[in-house]
Amino acid sequence: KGLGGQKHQRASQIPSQFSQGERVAMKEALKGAIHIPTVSFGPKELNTTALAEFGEYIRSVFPTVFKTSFVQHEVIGEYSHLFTVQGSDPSLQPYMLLAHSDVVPAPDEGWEVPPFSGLERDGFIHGRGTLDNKNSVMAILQALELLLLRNYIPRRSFFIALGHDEEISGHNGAQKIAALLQARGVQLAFIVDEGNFILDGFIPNLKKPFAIIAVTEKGAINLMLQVNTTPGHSSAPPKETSIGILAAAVSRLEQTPMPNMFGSGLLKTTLQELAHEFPFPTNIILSNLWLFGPLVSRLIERNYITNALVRTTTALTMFNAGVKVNVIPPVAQAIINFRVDPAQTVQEVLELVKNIVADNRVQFQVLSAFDPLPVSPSDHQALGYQLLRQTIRSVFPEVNIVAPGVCIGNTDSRHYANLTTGIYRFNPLYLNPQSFRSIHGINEKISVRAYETQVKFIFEFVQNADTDQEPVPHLHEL
Ligand SMILES: CCCCCCCC/C=C\CCCCCCCC(=O)N[C@@H](CCCCN)C(=O)O
Ligand SMILES: [Zn+2]
Ligand SMILES: [Zn+2]
Repeated sequence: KGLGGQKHQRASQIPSQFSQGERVAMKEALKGAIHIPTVSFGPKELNTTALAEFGEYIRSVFPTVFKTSFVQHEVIGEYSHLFTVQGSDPSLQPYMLLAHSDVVPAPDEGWEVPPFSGLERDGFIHGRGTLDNKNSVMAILQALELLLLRNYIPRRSFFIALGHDEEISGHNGAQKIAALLQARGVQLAFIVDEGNFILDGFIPNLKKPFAIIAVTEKGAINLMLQVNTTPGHSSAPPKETSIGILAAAVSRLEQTPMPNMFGSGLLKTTLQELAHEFPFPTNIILSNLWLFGPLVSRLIERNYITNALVRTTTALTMFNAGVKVNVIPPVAQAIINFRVDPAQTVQEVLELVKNIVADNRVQFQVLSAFDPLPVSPSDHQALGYQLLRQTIRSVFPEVNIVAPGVCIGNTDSRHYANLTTGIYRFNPLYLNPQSFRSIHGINEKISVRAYETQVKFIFEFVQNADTDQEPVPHLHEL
C-alpha cells in the first residue's frame, strides 16, 4: 500500500547519519531551548522576554537556516516564525511543518529536576517542552540545518510555521500566519503538526507499539456556569446558597458522562486495523465489532485515557465563589472544559448540558467553542498520510501498524483548515501512559536517542516529500 514507484524521486537520498559532533550539538541545542521559559500563563499573559530570547536563540544555533538564500524567514505576531523554503520545482504543491515554542506553566513542585533546567540525566533531557513541543520546533530546524549543510536543495517547496501562543489558542501566532498565507493565495498539499504518537502500553494485552496519525481532532467548549443569590449574614443561611446550587449542578455533570459514541467514528477503523496484532481471543473480538462492539466500547470507557476516544469529555477545571467567611456568597462561578467527540457538535453538547443541569437558577455562558475538525483523507491517494507512513516504516521498522485516529487535544493546525484538506497530527516519538501524563504534568522528558530519531525522521521526511508522484492506488501490499 502507499506511494507509487520511486522512479520520479530524487536519484539518491542524503543518508540520515549524523557524526558524533552533530549528535552532541543537536542535544545541546534542545537543552538550551528548554532553558528558556517561554510560558503561556493565560489568555493574554505570555513571557514575552523569553519568547524574544527564543527568537535570538534559534538564530544562533541554526545559522545555516538563517543565511541560506532560498530560505526566507519572517517574524509574525511579534514572536512566531514563518520559514519559506523555496523548492526547485514550482509544479509541486508546497506543504507545511508546524510546531509551537510556548509551553504551559511548570511550578517546581513534584519535578525530579527543575522544569526549565534542560538537564540531562540517565540518557534523558528533562524539562517542560521536551515533548510538547520544543522537541518538534528544534528537530524541524535541526533537520533543515543538517540538510542544508549537506547542500540539499528541495524540489518541493515547504513552509515551517512555529507558533508562539498555541497553548492559549494561537490567535496571534498560527491564526495570523494562516491569514497571511491565505492572503498570498497559498494552498498546501498537506500539513504535519503535533498531536499523536507511536503508542506503547495504552491497550492491555497489546505488547506491540503502533503509530496513530491523527486525521481529525476533537472540538472544545469552555463553558462558564454561574449562580447568583442574595447575599446576607451567614448566621441565618438560606436553605441553598449559590455555592451549593452550583456545586450540585457541576457534580451532576461530572456524574453524567456524555454519551458513548463508539461506532460512529474512526476508532472502530483504528481497532479493526490493530485486530490481528492481538492474541486470541482479542483478535477475534476486534475483527467482529458488528457483534462485540458493545462489549469493546464498555472496556474502552473504563480507562480514563481511552475513555476520551469514545465520548465528549467533561472536565471541571475552575471554581470560584465566596467573599468572606461569614457572608452568604452572592455569586458562584465554575468553568467546564469539554472536548467534543467528532461525532457530535458544540450545539448538541450544549443541549445535553442544559438537560443534565436542569436548574434554571444556573446561567450558562460559552467563553469559547469550536466544532471537531474535518477528517483528513488517509487513503492511498493521500500524499501527506502516505509520506508519513512511508517514513515511519523506514525509521521505525519495528512498528507494523500505522492507522488513522483522533487527536484528543487541540493543535495550532486547526487554524489552517482553509489552506488544505490534509492535516496530519503526528510526532515521531514513542509515548507510553506515563509520558502521556507528563505532558502538561510533571517530569516531562525525552530520551536523547528519541530526540535524535525525531531529527532523523524529519530529515528523511523532507527528502521523501520531494517525490513528484501522486500516491497511486494499490491492490496489494508492496
Ligand atoms: C486505540 C488508541 C489508544 C489511544 C490512546 C490515546 C493516547 C493519546 C495520545 C496522545 C494525545 C496527546 C495530545 C497532545 C496534543 C496536545 C496539544 C495541546 O496541549 N493542546 C492544548 C491547546 C490549548 C488551546 C487553548 N484552548 C489543549 O488541547 O489543551
Ligand atoms: Zn502542544
Ligand atoms: Zn500543550
